[in-house]
Amino acid sequence: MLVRNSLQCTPVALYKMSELLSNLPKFYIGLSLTVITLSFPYIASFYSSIRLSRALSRYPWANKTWDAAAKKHFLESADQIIRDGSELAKGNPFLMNENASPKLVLPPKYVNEIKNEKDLNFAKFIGKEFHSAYPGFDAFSSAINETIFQDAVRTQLAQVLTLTIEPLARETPTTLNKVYGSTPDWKETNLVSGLLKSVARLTSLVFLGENFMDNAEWQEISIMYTVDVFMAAEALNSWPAMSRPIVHWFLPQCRKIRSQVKTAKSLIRPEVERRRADIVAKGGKARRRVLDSVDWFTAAAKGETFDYTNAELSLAMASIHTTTTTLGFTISDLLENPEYIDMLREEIKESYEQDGKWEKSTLFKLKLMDSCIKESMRLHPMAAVNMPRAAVSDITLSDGTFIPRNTNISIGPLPMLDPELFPEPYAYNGRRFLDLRNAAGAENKYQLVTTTSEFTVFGHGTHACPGRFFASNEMKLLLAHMLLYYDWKFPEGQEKANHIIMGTRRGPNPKQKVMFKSREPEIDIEKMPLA
Ligand code: HEM
Repeated sequence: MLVRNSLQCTPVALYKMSELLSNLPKFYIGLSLTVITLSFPYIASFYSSIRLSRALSRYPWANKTWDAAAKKHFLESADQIIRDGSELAKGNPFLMNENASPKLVLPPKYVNEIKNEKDLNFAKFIGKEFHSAYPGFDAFSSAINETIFQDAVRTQLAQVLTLTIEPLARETPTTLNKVYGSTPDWKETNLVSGLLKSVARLTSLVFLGENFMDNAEWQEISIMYTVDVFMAAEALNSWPAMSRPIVHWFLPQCRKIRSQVKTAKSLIRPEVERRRADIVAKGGKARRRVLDSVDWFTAAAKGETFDYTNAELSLAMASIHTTTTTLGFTISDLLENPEYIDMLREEIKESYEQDGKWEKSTLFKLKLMDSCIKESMRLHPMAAVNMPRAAVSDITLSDGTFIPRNTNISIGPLPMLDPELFPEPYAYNGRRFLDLRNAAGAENKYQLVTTTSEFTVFGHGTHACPGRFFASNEMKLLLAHMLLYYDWKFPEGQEKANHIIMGTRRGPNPKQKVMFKSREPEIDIEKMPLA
C-alpha cells in the first residue's frame, strides 16, 4: 500500500525535485534527469506489476515461493505442480510461478473461448519471454510481425504445399545417405543429432533452395541458433530486469547469438540481392513459381520493409527443433513398441505401389503412420501447458473469469492426458487415432494435422501452427525412408527411452543412442522413377 501511494504521487514529487534541482550545477541537473528518465519505464513497469498482482490475487497459487529449492522442484515436477494446482482450484484457473513470473493457467474447458480472442496475443507473449528488443534476439522481432511471418507460412506456403512434396521426396534418400550412410552391420548413432541434421537439410532445401541445404554455415546456424537463443534468454532472465539493457551486451550467451545473427545476415542478404537482381534482369517479372520462403516473405510483406534474415531465423526456429522432437518421440515409441514397425512398412509399400510416386494422396494413405505420430505427440506433448498468450487488455470470460491486462496465460493440465478423453492416457497405442478415425463421421477429427479443443499440441484457433501440414509431409517422408531402408533398435540392455523433462518443457534425451543397419526394403522407392 505504502509503495502504491508513493508511486501515485510520483508527478508531484518530480515537480518538487525540479524546484530543488534548479539551484544545483547544470551537470548534476543533467545527470539526475537522465537517471529519472531512464528509470521511468521501470517505475511504470513496477507499478503495473503491482496492479497485476493485486488483480490476480483472487486466484490460488500452485507454487507461490520461488527460491532455489522451489525452482529445482519446478524443473523436476512441473507436471505434478500443475495437477496439484488444478485440484486446489477445483478445475478452475490457478496461478503458476514459472521463471519467477506468474502465469494464469486456465483449464481446457476455456480452449474454445480463448482460441480466437485477439486480445490474447501469442507474438507478444513470445516477444516478452525472449527479450525481442535486444540485438541477437532479432528473430523474435519478426515473429512479432504477425502480418509477414505468420502470413508467409499460413498463406504462401499453404498455396504451394503440394509442390514441396517432390523436392522433399527427391532429397530424402540423399539426406539419409549423408547422415547414416549404408552399413551391413549394426552401428551406433545419436538419435537427436541424426534427426536434426536430416530435418535441417530438407527444411533448408524447401525454405531457401539447394544452395542452402549443403551450406555448412547455414546448417549449423539453423540448428544452433534456437538452442543458443534459449540459453541466452535463460541467462538474461537470471538478472534483475533493470540491469538487462546493460548486462545483455556482456553476457557470453548474448554475444554468441549476436554473432550468429551477423553470420546469418552475411548468408541471407546476398541471396536476397541475387533474387532481386534476377527479377530486374527478367524485366521485373517475378519468379515463375513461388517456391521458397524468400518469395513467400516478399509476397506476404506486400511492399512493407522487413528483415529477411530475422524472418529466416524465425522460420528455422519454428520448424527444425519442433519437427525433430516430434520425430524423436515417434521413433523412441516405435522402438519401445516394435510390433508397429512391420505394419508401417507394409502400409508404406501398399501406398507407394498404388500411386507409383510420392504425392499428396500417397502421404494421405499412410493412416497408421499418421496415427502413430499423433499418438507420440499426445503422449509426449513438447510443453506441459499449451497456447501461451499475453493479455493485451483486461478480458472477462463468459463465466466472469477475469484476465487482467499483461497477464501471461496458458492452458493446463493438458486434455491429451485426460483419461476421460483418451482412455489409458499414459499407454502408447499406435492405432488409437486410426481406430477413432475409422468411426462414422470422424475421419477428419483425428488426423495428425487436425487441431481440436481436446488436442492442442499444435495449438488451436487463430494461432494454431500453420506449418503443421508441411511438418506432417516432411515427417512422413523421412520416417517412411528410415523404416524401409534401415533397421533400428535401442542399444543392448535398453528397453525404454529416458526423455528429458525440464519444468514445462520436454524432449527426447539429446544423449539417446540408437543402433541402425541397412536392410532390403519391401519396395525400392529409390530405384523407381520420381514424379
Ligand atoms: C511437428 C512440428 C511442429 C510442431 C509440434 C509445432 C508446434 C507449434 C505450436 C505449439 C505453435 C503455437 C500454437 C498456439 O499456441 O496456438 C506453433 C506456431 C507456429 N508454427 Fe509450428 N510447429 C511445428 C512445425 C512448424 C513448421 C515446420 C513451421 C513452418 C513451416 C511452423 C511455423 C509456425 C508458425 C509461423 C507459428 C506461429 C503461428 C501464429 O503466431 O499464428 N511450425 N507451432
